[in-house]
Amino acid sequence: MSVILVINSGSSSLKYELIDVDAREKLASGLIERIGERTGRATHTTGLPEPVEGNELALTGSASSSERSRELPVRDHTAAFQVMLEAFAERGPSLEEHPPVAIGHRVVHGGKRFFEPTIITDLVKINIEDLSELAPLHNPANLQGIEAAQAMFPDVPHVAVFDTAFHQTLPPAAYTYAIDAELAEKYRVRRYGFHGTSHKYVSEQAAEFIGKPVTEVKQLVLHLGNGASITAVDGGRSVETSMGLTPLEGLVMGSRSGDLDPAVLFHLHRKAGLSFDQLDTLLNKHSGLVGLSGTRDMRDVLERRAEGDEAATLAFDVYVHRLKGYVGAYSAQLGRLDVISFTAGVGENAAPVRAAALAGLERFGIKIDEERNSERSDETRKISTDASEVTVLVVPTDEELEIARETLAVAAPESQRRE
Ligand SMILES: Nc1ncnc2c1ncn2[C@@H]1O[C@H](COP(=O)(O)OP(=O)(O)O)[C@@H](O)[C@H]1O
Ligand SMILES: CC(=O)OP(=O)(O)O
Ligand SMILES: [Mg+2]
Repeated sequence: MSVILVINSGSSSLKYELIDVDAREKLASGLIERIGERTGRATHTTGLPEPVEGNELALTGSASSSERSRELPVRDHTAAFQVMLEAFAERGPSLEEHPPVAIGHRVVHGGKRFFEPTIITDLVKINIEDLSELAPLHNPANLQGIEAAQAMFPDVPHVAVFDTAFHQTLPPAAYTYAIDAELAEKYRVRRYGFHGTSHKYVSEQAAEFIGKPVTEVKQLVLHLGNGASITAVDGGRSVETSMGLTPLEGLVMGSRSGDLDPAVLFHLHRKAGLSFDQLDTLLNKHSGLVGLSGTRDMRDVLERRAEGDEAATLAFDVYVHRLKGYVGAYSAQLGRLDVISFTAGVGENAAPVRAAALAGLERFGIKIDEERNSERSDETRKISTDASEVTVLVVPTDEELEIARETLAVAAPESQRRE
């Protein structure tokens, strides 16, 4: 038996999947989104597709799959966990009939302490909580998910899979901030990087798609969700990434500012009288797309931009301008570039963002095919022209599958799963 329940508590959502890793079957998946907003939405999908030999797991498109969505307010991640359990009870599959052998939890910040999947003990929880100050939107949500899941499933191992783990290979020149070295050491101030599970998974999928071993590929992964980050992956190792000490640095995000001159903070503190807690909230929750346009959802930004809305147009322009700058900078770091992959909510769905971020880069060997870019699909696909030196892909990320595999490997190693 190798059924794993994966809990991915994002900043504004809870995603879950029940996966039979050995049988390569996804038994159910769900998304509870807009947590904390006036109306949230819960979607639960079930399906028992036939496993396909040598193929990746597929949930959608199965004749026997069914999906149900409902609108309801969801206060926080504890409430979201209850909504998930109700969905399993009402729509199946029964958790009694498919009992998970372990629960895999996405945990965003693992600091320097956690660099591999880890069985969750009380001490591990204390450490995750300690790291909350470095990931205030995420670690508290992750912990709520862990607590709720442990109460529900007290007898199985719970495993934490950290967003930061994949970035342990960053070289010192990439992870060191140019500040007082002693202070930085004492307070563990350095770049950690996030979305590692996704960057790892997508970079491996991309290499497979172009038919090369990942060890031979130089690539960029653009993970554009609510949080957004870009990673340069050289031979399967993360060598540069845009998020830093916390998931605030780098790209423009749904509600986070990404990069700015640190002096903006001193200025707003001194002149506008904002406290550091207020500044923290400002940059994490009221900036990015929502700060510029009033909505943090790229779907709304695109719609309003199409209607000529000025604020939405500027928000879009700032978003892609930053992205393009990073593509250029990281290409220079890699020296040669084979593949660029777009992934996560915005990366997989927002064709105008992809087109604008890579527009005008023909002289750098990057050329998007407009028609390919505007097609929709749930599969990995190429969106560059055949003449483009750099292959540009859309790769659906699957953090849950990656977490399930890593969880099973730690909680129930293959040697113990013979009968
Ligand atoms: N069809 C779409 N077009 C444009 N943007 C989309 C679309 N679907 C989802 N998104 C964007 O993706 C974001 C969520 O991305 P996701 O990767 O699910 O986020 P999270 O960081 O919560 O895991 C939404 O806020 C929205 O901006
Ligand atoms: C680390 C991070 O930003 O995660 P998310 O995209 O889920 O908000
Ligand atoms: Mg995400």
